[in-house]
Amino acid sequence: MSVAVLIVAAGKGLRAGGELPKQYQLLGGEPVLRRTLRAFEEHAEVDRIQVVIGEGADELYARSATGITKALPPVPGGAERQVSVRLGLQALASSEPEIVLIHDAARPFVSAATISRCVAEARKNGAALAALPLSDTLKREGAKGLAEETVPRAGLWRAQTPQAFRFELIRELHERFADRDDMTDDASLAEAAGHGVALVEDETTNLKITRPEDFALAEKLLGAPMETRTGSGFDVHAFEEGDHVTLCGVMVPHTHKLKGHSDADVGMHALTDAIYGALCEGDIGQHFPPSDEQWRGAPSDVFLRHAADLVKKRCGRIVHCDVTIICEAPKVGPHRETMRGVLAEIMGTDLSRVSVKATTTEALGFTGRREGIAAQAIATIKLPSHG
Ligand SMILES: Nc1ccn([C@@H]2O[C@H](COP(=O)(O)OP(=O)(O)OP(=O)(O)O)[C@@H](O)[C@H]2O)c(=O)n1
Ligand SMILES: C[C@](O)(CO)[C@H](O)COP(=O)(O)O
Repeated sequence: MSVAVLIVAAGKGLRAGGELPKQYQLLGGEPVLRRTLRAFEEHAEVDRIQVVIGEGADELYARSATGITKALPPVPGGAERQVSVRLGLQALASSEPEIVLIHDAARPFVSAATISRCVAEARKNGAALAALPLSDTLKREGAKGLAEETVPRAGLWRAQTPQAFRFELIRELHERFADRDDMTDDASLAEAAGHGVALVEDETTNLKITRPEDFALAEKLLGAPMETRTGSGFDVHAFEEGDHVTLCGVMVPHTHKLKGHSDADVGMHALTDAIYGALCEGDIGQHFPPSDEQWRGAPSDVFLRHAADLVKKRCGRIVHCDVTIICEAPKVGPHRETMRGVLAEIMGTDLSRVSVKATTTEALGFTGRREGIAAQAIATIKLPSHG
């Protein structure tokens, strides 16, 4: 299930000014492109990176790509972004990736969470884009440069990158629409072909360096102090008659099921509460009251996704989490890796940051008497520090 990244870096960066195209200018002492490349180099799901570069930029590129092991030899781009994307896709075609993420070199702050969520949505839906819902009131400029109309903003999003697609889909679309010059992003091609594109809510920090002032903003973001927060969660559910339990999103056959208002996924509940704890945002019961009928039998990924989204909305990230499931049976070991994968996907976090463990209580206490299952979790997050 290979995932390739196509980074378009063949623009001239005219609006940004400077002696070099913006992707080669320094940001925090490093070329912008190097930071962008590193975001994908460090992402476990990405296995190769194709960069499209401008004429005469080989040396600048080589300096930016030193030590980037996933990078394929760069290929030349075209006069428009769309042409550069098409040429990059042609270069990737022989290696037949399943999914391709198309990303602007000028967006160095793309997060691992956004990358993971775009890949997951593209696998499900064929096409996905990182985007932000509008938060400002929109005005249409009329004659004499005066605001003349307020445009309703409901349902409007700002498109960002990465934009992720099943490779064959986007490759065919870029060939089909090669003579169109009105497409400013790749999702537009899918839309024009009648293929809906999943919206993946992105972070405001994933800005595109476009104008000179964006460099100052980007430098500020780099210097923004982050603080580390830790939260803990604990949950217990009793057994009742049944034939399976749901633990960390995985259905595990068992002699009983767990009793609860939702699907009683004790591991996922503990983890959700750990994240709420790190955010000082209460607990599951506060966000999803058991008295509310709409959560009866609800799959617990709804809760975990909500907690992870709160981290993202505050421009934070989940650094690490560790869930311990406490029971005599069923055995967790055979399902541990699947559980890690499920949790990582829901949180939009790299697999290497998610741990699931299990223990017994040596036949002591209520778990020892096989009356139910307990789980505890710790989550560590980074949040921008507001002093
Ligand atoms: N012919 C082009 C034009 C753009 N891009 C890339 O597309 C991304 C988004 O484009 P934009 O921000 O508009 O970059 P530039 O075209 O370089 O900027 P400008 O329009 O100010 O010259 C950038 O990473 C840019 O390098 C590209 O690969 N090929
Ligand atoms: C692809 C893009 O970054 C999505 O916002 C954007 O459309 C690029 O636009 P530009 O005109 O090439 O800056």
